[in-house]
Amino acid sequence: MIELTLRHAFADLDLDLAFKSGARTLALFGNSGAGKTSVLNAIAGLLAPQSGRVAIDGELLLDTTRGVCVPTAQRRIGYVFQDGRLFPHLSVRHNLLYGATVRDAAHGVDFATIVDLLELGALLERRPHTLSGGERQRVAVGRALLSKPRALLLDEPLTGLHAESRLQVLDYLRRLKQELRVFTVLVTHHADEVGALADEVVRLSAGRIVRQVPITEFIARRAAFAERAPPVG
Ligand SMILES: Nc1ncnc2c1ncn2[C@@H]1O[C@H](COP(=O)(O)OP(=O)(O)OP(=O)(O)O)[C@@H](O)[C@H]1O
Repeated sequence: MIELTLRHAFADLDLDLAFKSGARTLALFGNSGAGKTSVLNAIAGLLAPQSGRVAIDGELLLDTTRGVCVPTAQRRIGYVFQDGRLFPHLSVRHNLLYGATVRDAAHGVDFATIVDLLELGALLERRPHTLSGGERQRVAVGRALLSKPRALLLDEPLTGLHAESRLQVLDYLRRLKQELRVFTVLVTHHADEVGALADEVVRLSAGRIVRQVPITEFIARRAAFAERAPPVG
């Protein structure tokens, strides 16, 4: 369960939103500039909002009214960026182990499981620059999961991949969702990714929430939801 309230005025955008969700995979969906990445950043502790509250499974990560702001490194958040951001000087194995060594191994998945689920075995000794975009994203997802995160944040994880890799990585993400049950927030502006992965959808527009619906409603009314959702209120 995530509970999030966020107010922050950027020069060009006022973020003002609140949602609660018990979904296992929650999609933040909306046009460019809607504020999706800023929400992820607030969850991860990379944005210190002017006011806000973030709690995941009852654990308070941020509460500006009570002066609570858990440091990023202690939030147990796995963040996968659009461009992967692997360590270029480390092999795939050591990129993955970097995630694993940050946390103890008392809970969550182990190295072998992740290598197996993401089919990384043949890539372990390679350096990131020798991998395809899709392979790099698989490693980035694996590294994030090995940090035993309380939440996995995926920011446009498939953008920039060519069509075939995109479908392949989408399949891996689907498999991980079934096997690992990690709470995930997916940011995308692609409705097909939402349909394939999410259980619930929050649609953002210009820093506000315009809809929050279960995935069944999103799929049934996808065109209207995506293109003509009027602002609430
Ligand atoms: N660090 C920042 N400094 C100033 N303004 C910012 C900053 N981060 C975000 N913004 C403002 O917030 C807006 C939304 O940014 P954000 O990255 O959250 O949107 P997004 O929905 O993820 O967009 P995209 O899909 O293009 O990644 C930006 O267009 C900008 O106006």
